[in-house]
Amino acid sequence: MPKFAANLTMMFNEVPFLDRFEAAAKAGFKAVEYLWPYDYPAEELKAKLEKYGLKQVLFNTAAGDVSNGEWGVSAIPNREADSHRDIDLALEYALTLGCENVHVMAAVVPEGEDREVYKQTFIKNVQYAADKFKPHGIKVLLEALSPEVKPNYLLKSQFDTLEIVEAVNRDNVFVQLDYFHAQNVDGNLSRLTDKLNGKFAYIQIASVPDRHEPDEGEINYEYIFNKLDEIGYDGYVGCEYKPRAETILGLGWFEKYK
Ligand SMILES: O=C(O)[C@@H](O)C(=O)CO
Ligand SMILES: [Mg+2]
Repeated sequence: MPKFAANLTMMFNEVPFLDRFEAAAKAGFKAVEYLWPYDYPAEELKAKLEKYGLKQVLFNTAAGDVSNGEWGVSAIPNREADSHRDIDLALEYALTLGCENVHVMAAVVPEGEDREVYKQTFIKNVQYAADKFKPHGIKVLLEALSPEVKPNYLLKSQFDTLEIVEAVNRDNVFVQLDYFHAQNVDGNLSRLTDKLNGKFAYIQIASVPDRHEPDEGEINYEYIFNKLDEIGYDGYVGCEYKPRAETILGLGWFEKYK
């Protein structure tokens, strides 16, 4: 049976961020993920995890200057110092929070820029992250984002991500397989799961097309969860979806997995 993590960036938005830990635990979750921890001292977040018996299983490196179109800086040429600073800060948080997975964000590639230069920059910065995280048993995750959500992001298809994972050539770097983006771009999810088996170490879910609870839309998640059991996937499944209404009202699908 998959191990689920509540995504506290998208779920339980009825309450302020710091109250979402309690809400997730009360709803039956044992693990949480969210995009970024950096607005809060790591110790404060750790106290929340401990108080509610939760495990932190994923967060991202910083997004950069979002108001100016950035979405990660680790693939931007000549921004290595910023990338390394973000990776070092992520490591500090991961160690305090006991988090074994960090998503190193790539970057948006502005129109007219050379994607190949971005790719090579990203490979080097991911190697830096992998080597820093390795002694602590922390994995680096790389995620493809569909153009509907993040136009011109460096990684679009799951195979773009796989290409970088292989080029980086470190044993603690994996694909973060978000089935919402994968269905939008690659489709054929069963075969995709087989092809990527062993290369992904984290999964995220949401319905397609509306990114809601995994009980509607064009993906049959019950089938996918069985498939993940069949192939022996033992990582986490992050519930990165926008609830249709109040979060708790949409958790019927989760009852049998608690
Ligand atoms: O799917 C997503 O959007 C996220 O998992 C993320 O990390 C940043 O875009
Ligand atoms: Mg995702």
